[in-house]
Amino acid sequence: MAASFLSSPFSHPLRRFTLHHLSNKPVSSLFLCSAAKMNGHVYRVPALDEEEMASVAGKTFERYALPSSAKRNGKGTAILWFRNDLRVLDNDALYRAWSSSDTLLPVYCLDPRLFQTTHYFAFPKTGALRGAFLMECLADLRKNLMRRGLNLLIRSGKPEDILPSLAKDFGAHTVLAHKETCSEELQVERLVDQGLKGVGNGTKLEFIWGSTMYHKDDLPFDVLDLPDVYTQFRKSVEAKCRIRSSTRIPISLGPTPSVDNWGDVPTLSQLGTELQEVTRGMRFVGGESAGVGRVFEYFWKKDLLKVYKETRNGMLGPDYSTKFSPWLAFGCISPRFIYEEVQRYESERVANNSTYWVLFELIWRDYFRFLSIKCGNSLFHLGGPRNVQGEWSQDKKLFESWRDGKTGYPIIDANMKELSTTGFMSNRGRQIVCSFLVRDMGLDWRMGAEWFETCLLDYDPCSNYGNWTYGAGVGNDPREDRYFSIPKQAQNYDPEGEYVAFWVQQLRRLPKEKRHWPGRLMYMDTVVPLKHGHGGGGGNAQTSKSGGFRGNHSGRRSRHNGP
Ligand SMILES: Cc1cc2nc3c(=O)[nH]c(=O)nc-3n(C[C@H](O)[C@H](O)[C@H](O)COP(=O)(O)OP(=O)(O)OC[C@H]3O[C@@H](n4cnc5c(N)ncnc54)[C@H](O)[C@@H]3O)c2cc1C
Ligand SMILES: Nc1ncnc2c1ncn2[C@@H]1O[C@H](COP(=O)(O)OP(=O)(O)OP(=O)(O)O)[C@@H](O)[C@H]1O
Repeated sequence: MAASFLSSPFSHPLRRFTLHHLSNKPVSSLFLCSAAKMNGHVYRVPALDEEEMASVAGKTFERYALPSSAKRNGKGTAILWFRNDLRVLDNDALYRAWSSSDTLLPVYCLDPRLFQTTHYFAFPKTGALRGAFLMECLADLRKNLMRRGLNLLIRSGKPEDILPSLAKDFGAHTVLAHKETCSEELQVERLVDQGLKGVGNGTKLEFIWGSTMYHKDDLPFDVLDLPDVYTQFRKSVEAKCRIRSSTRIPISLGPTPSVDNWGDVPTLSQLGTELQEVTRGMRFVGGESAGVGRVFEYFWKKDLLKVYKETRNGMLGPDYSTKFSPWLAFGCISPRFIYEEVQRYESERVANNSTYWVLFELIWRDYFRFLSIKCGNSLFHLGGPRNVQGEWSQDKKLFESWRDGKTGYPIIDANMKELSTTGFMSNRGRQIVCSFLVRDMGLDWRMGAEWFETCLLDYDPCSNYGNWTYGAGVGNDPREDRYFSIPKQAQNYDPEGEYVAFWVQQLRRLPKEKRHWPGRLMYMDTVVPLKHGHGGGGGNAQTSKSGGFRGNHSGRRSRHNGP
């Protein structure tokens, strides 16, 4: 690991990871979102109440259930190791574990490594909001498994310690899990394998592919020959592959072996994290029921799928885009399930460019996941998959102004405040703040990527580092090299200044045309001048001593055909 000049974590309110800040709130209290707040500035996503969410989930489970005549023909005990697949619907590992056994033990290991620090810059590996989302996912998974005659064993510790010991105690013939692709997860897979071999009772470890819309085995090329250009990949899979139907799961999955203590869903304080309440913006509800509820809400209840392509570049509020990403990242919903719901919508309501475009975006998600196999660790390295050489700054002050939303550019500051307050930022916002960090501030892109890793509810190593390497111009496709002009982006995507005024309160009293360029007296100095475009409309643009990126690429303007 590279020595980090930032070996001590930056001071920031999100870094509340000490055991003496204990909060005793039970996980159930995390589900509460008062009506008063919803009417004010917090939007629950999905906006369904608990009753409607349970009813929608129940109906969806029935729609995607295997007929009750389906029989399992396995013997003995199988262990199902849940990872980033916290769902019942369309869960191939769950189906395999059920059908290959007569007793099934579902397990989740709360790996302490998830709550340590990021690789280079020692930020919290999992921020408080994502930690809370995960706990909600576990509570909901347990509930949904119990409805089917199972339960979820929750243990704190490393999978390589927990799983071999369970395999021994329960005499399991197989441990089944979904396959991951990045080196941290692959290392855990290797350790679990070694641990199981060490036990010596012949327990097999079986991995199943299940995170993408197109199955890895159905690709028309070896994954190591993945095209470097997204469009080639998309055209090739669209022409030559079929998306498999989602796997139907029986209504009853029991029995489980008898277990003395199934373990509680931990409180955040037990994870060494303090509860962070969402005080503004979107408050996402974790779990499969909420994920299925959001699909129902966005497609069927609000009928928004048919306008997705026109609205998807928005930044304010829950409905300009699907907001499926947090549930996809934890595997609470599968892309194949979304695909089937799109098809159903197209046959029952309307098929148009918008209904297709959600699939187009999900193909980007697939692409980055397959790319992580092809690129390996180069995805995380400074030079990226193309090993681009360049000089980058790691100026701490500049970085902190970006992180804390104090750059003097309202559109950057608003997006960064949204990220730390809610754990979410729009795709448009992510592209703008990424370009600003890399091109205008000249900072090492990994600082931004690791801060996203801390904060994002939908953090996924493949999509996060894949998009950052593209944004930094070090991705595998040399043509993806973009500069986002701040004035243009502000004008095109927030023309009335509503978004910036929502997140930067003092801008609210300014006339709309001034909100993006308030100047130092009404707002603050800008921390760096812009490389292209005007540098602050009255603000005092200072020159950064840390310098910009001086790599061997051109910094061309965005071509807007990327993700
Ligand atoms: C710098 C940067 C970092 C990002 N980090 C992540 C990340 O860690 N996790 C993550 O899920 N997405 C990441 N994205 C991609 C994208 O911004 C989010 O997926 C999207 O904003 C989520 O909102 P949504 O579900 O409403 O998206 P929608 O616009 O409704 O799209 C539907 C789905 O398509 C997929 N998708 C859309 N755009 C992309 C994309 N560019 N790359 C991969 N998948 C995409 C997502 O699964 C998304 O849920 C990142 C983008 C950038 C520019
Ligand atoms: N799931 C993941 N999330 C975040 N980062 C990941 C994940 N999986 C792998 N990585 C990153 O992959 C990289 C591992 O690469 P590598 O083994 O080359 O590291 P290293 O040799 O320690 O790197 P360097 O020599 O640059 O310090 C690390 O940056 C690690 O954090």
